[in-house]
Amino acid sequence: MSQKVDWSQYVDQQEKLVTNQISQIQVSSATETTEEGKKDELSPAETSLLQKIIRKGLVENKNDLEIQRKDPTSPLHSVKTFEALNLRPNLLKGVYDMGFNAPSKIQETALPTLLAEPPQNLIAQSQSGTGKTAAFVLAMLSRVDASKKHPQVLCLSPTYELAIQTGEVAAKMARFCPEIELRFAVRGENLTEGTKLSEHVIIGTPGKVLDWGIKFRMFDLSKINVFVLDEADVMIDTQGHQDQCLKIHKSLRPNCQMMLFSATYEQKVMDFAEIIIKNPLIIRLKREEESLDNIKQYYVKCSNEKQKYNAVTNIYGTLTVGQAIIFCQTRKSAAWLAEKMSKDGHAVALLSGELSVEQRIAVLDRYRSGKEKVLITTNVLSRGIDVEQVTIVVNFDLPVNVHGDADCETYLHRIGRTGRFGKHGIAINLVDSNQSQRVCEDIERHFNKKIMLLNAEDSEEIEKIGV
Ligand SMILES: Nc1ncnc2c1ncn2[C@@H]1O[C@H](COP(=O)(O)OP(=O)(O)OP(=O)(O)O)[C@@H](O)[C@H]1O
Repeated sequence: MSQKVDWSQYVDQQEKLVTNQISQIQVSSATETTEEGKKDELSPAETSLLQKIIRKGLVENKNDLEIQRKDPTSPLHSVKTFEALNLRPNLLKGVYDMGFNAPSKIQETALPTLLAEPPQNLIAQSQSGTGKTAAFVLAMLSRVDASKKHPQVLCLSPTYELAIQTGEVAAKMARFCPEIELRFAVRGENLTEGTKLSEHVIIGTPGKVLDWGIKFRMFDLSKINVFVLDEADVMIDTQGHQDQCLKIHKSLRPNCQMMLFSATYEQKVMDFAEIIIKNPLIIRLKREEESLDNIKQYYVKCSNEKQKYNAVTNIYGTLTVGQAIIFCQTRKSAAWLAEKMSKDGHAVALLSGELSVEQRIAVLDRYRSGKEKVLITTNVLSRGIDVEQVTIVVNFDLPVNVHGDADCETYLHRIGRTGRFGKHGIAINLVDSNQSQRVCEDIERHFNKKIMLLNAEDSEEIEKIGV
């Protein structure tokens, strides 16, 4: 019996339902399969209703992802399948188990090179949230020889949170490969002197890896076959990280495979990377490709701190969909904002470098699980952190370097906390002085992407930009 779906009723019902129930609806072909297997075409009115649901973001928009995959200019574009990448069957199973159906552009481009024999070095750039972590984690796991009980793969991340997140991705992907063992080398992981590590994969921050690898000789850096630098530009360009990474790099054997990944590379960093990495294959983006079209960028004009605060609370009150991250330039300003918002009855979380590592992970876990909708933080979380539901990033303070000039790289990483893997996102910049106005204009010019004016006192206007 063919039964047509009443989409108008359906829309009303669905608006009341939770998103995950709705995501089960097949919208990709705008048709509904009947019991006889025939397809019932939807009328134009029904299709438009469906589109309304899609626009409202009530349905997880599979169709949108598929459209992006077919667009050769999209970073999610892919022509290959994961099968075509010749992964180990149990790794492939892990990839599918994570819900990944097809590789993104960076995955399909980088993986054949990373898995080829002889191993090839790679310096890769791809936009935020386009699957770089998954790409290098897959390559890392593929290279493990589990019969050898010593560290063979080393991955360095700039922060504790990022190292933990990468380790979690690796653990998920290796779910069906119990023979592969992982070890975190981060603050708080303490080993007694004389310990010899037997795990195959080490994921950590440079300081701890240096201690374990060089100071205490808990593993042999010359036996590492694969060395990954995540957020490579910051690892190379930041004084403390650079010294540590270079010391580790010097202890690796000459034919160790090197992989560098980031969403941004300043030219001077790229030049330096090319000196330390032998014959790398380089995947680079053009400047205009660096910022993503699925993240709409706005600025709000404010005349002082108080107006900035009002703008945040107006935006927060109006746009309740998803979650938000608010970036401040200093720990002090983050703490001030968090306290003020909490006092005014908003449920916000604060994460800055002064918290202990346990506190930082606890805050992030609570935020990930949706206990708080708003996270106030500093640049410590600007890179790599992957929380799918983040729909808005607010720059309470625009990112600037020590000279007070626009820090375009940090800006791109910050706004990349939203719009993960093709989702829609909004970035809102609060501008409260001539200097911050100039910074905002410099960022706009740098990426050649419009940052539109938004009136934060007009709730209708705010609602209109909603994702
Ligand atoms: N092939 C895929 N199919 C579907 N989802 C994917 C795929 N690859 C990665 N993802 C998901 O996309 C999101 C972003 O991926 P990932 O964190 O690897 O991006 P990234 O490029 O490393 O981002 P950043 O520049 O912020 O570090 C993650 O939630 C990840 O699980």
